[in-house]
Amino acid sequence: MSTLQLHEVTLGYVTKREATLALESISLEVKDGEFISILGPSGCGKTTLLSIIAGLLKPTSGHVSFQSVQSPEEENQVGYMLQQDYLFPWRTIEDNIMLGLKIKGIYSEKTKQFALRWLEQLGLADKKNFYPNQLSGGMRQRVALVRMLATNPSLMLLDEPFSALDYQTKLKLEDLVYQTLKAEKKTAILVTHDIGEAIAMSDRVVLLSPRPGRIHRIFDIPVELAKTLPFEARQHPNYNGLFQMIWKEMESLGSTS
Ligand SMILES: Nc1ncnc2c1ncn2[C@@H]1O[C@H](COP(=O)(O)OP(=O)(O)OP(=O)(O)O)[C@@H](O)[C@H]1O
Repeated sequence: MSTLQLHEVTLGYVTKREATLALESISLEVKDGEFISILGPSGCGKTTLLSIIAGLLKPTSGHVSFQSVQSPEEENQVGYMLQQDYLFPWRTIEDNIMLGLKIKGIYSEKTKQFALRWLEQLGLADKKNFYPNQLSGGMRQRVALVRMLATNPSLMLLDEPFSALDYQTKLKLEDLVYQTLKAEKKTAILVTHDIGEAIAMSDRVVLLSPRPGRIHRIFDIPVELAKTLPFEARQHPNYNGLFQMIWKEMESLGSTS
């Protein structure tokens, strides 16, 4: 089993002008295959937390451990999906995806075929020779999803990946990402400002306090809701009550976003 563990993670940024305590004493365990959402007021340290989990930032104190079930030779621990797709405009969709494999140093005939299968599975096979500007925003985010899945990471970090999309595309992509990650039994951490999205996609919702971000409260999503596709989950009888509970809690923190 792979488990992500954060123990008393604290991070302070120090610049020439000031020191900012971004996160304080974050302890959290995320189990294999679990989907966690992080909610919290703007600037409370959500992206900082993902960067620490990804190993891009070292905590000032505390530690993070992640053990994967994959064997060391195919070990690729972390995949990132962001609000912007960061596709290179001068490369085709296929070349953009293969570049992701090359950057990670895992490009081979086997990984190329694996990536092409994902492209097909997510309905983009006929777009592989297109350039990013020939695709809609939703399609480009699907390409970003393929690029992440192609490297076969054990842990998926999703930093507001749907927030730049129109509402309908966002709801469709939420279902697709949820279905894909659940089918692959991937562990995922989603940063979002959307309470509904957090409820609809997750097993647990972690609410952070205003900066310095601390864990204010963790909401367990009832199993019957957590197992339902996000679009349907929003119509589940338990959804509204949970939404209001989290909304009120965020209001009590002095912010709704
Ligand atoms: N590189 C940096 N140097 C100094 N301070 C930083 C740096 N990156 C972030 N911060 C500060 O740390 C705090 C947390 O930032 P972070 O981006 O993690 O918050 P967030 O919750 O993701 O914000 P938002 O919801 O607005 O995206 C903020 O006060 C931010 O200004």
